[in-house]
Amino acid sequence: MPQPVSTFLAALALLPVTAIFLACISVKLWFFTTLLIKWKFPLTRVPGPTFARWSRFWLVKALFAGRFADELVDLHKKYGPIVRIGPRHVIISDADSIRRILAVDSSYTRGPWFDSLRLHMTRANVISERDPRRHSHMRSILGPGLSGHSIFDMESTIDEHVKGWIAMLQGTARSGSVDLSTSLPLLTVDLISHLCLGKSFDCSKSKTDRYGFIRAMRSGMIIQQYTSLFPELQSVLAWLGKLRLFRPLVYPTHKDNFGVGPAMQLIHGALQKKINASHNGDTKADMMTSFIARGLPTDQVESEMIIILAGGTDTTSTAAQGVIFSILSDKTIYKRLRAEIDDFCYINKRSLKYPIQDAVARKMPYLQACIYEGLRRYPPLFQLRERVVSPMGDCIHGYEIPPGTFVGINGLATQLDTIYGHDPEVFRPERWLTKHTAHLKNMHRTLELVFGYGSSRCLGVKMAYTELNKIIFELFAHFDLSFLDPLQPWKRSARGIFIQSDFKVEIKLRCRVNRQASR
Ligand code: HEM
Repeated sequence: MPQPVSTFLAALALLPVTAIFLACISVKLWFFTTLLIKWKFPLTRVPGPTFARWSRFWLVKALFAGRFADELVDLHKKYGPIVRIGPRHVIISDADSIRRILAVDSSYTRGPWFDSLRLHMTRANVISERDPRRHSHMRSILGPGLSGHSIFDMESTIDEHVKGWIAMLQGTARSGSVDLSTSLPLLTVDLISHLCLGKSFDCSKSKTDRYGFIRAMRSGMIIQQYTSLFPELQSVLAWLGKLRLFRPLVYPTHKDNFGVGPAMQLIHGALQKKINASHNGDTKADMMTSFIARGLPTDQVESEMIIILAGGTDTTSTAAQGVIFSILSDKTIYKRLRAEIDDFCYINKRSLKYPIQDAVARKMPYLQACIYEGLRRYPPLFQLRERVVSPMGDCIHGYEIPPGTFVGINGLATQLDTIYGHDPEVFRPERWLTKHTAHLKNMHRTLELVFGYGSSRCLGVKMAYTELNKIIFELFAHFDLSFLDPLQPWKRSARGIFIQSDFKVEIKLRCRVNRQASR
């Protein structure tokens, strides 16, 4: 049987040739398919975790573990300034691209991410409005009130509450310690409610979250984090909201006795009074009055007020805690700030008002440096705030970004950029004392992104800085402070906004500088 043997041997000889032939075909196929995919789906070129090409579910794990913010920062360390985080989603961290995307004349618009901040079935509020024209109109209604231009003296209202807070701490100082993670949010909610409604929630006096507002907002933020990632969930919620049974859970109203309902009842009551008072010619201008006078429909007042109360409470108290925590962590910084405050009090003892005035505090270089650095190291917000690429498409860092892509903003990673120097992870207020004007300007331009930019820049920036100046100055002028537990000074959880807990400090009244004597 010589024939089959020779055929077998011939086939054997051909095997390597066939293998080489098949390998060449596979390589070509792979090459052209990859090219085709990259041409047809340009986002595949953007670096990022493999799972991100197919779904965003991999992010749920990080959300669940409370590691979402850290995960986003790590992604940029690993992949660079632009990272693919979902089938149609990228995230960016560099200041120039963020400014371009958020600019007033940008072609980008707000994406479905913002629907997760809706509080009403049919109407959006200033933070959730996606239509650029309507959003800009809302800003023109709210802006003058929030910046303090069209209301009664914003600063004296803030003063009243800071004084009350310091007096409360003076009482506490005798017993030795205070939990700033509970005391500061009560101060900021009192303050913002007073400015909004003309009457404070008075939580500081009772030392409790009287209307459950802070608790309700924080629980809401947990849900909002998930719904913002998955617009499909928002559609389910919107559908549930149409059913009578579930409506109160999805879209709160003043008729509810849970969640933000009790706070909405106060707002509703204040609104009714305002409507009657305006008939009587009483035009005392708190924010609500200012908004109504500028054309805010009365049926929209409640949800707008809740958004502003939420926007002005945990953001500022978290920022203040970040600054205080950082100062207490470094004895040299603590002493330097204290020395500046003491010298300032001594030199200006005749003219200094109590509490310190915002414009005066802004003249203290080291105090300002500590506040800037605290905001930079601990930006309160880390939400994605995704914008949508216009039908023209875009190019970011050399990558083609097709129309309809969702571009998220990584505000945390931006503040860890090396434009701040070789040590961006370190809290070092001295970096803000540089004489290098161009460098300083660049740092300030990057820091301001903590408050957003352009068409949606935070409307409460002035208020936030005024509060921070007074809180930090007066706290360190009045008291000696140290961590109660230096091994675990605080706990932080990430819920869209960072929330601290168990931030207990030892507090002692100072005898050398008596601030109230210099009133
Ligand atoms: C340190 C404190 C604060 C920080 C870090 C902060 C941060 C931000 C950021 C990043 C945005 C932009 C959101 C976006 O991209 O769409 C924003 C918007 C806003 N903030 Fe603040 N905020 C602070 C304090 C306040 C305060 C005290 C108020 C008012 C009481 C306030 C009211 C608002 C409002 C109304 C908007 C919406 C602006 C718009 O959509 O056009 N914020 N804030």
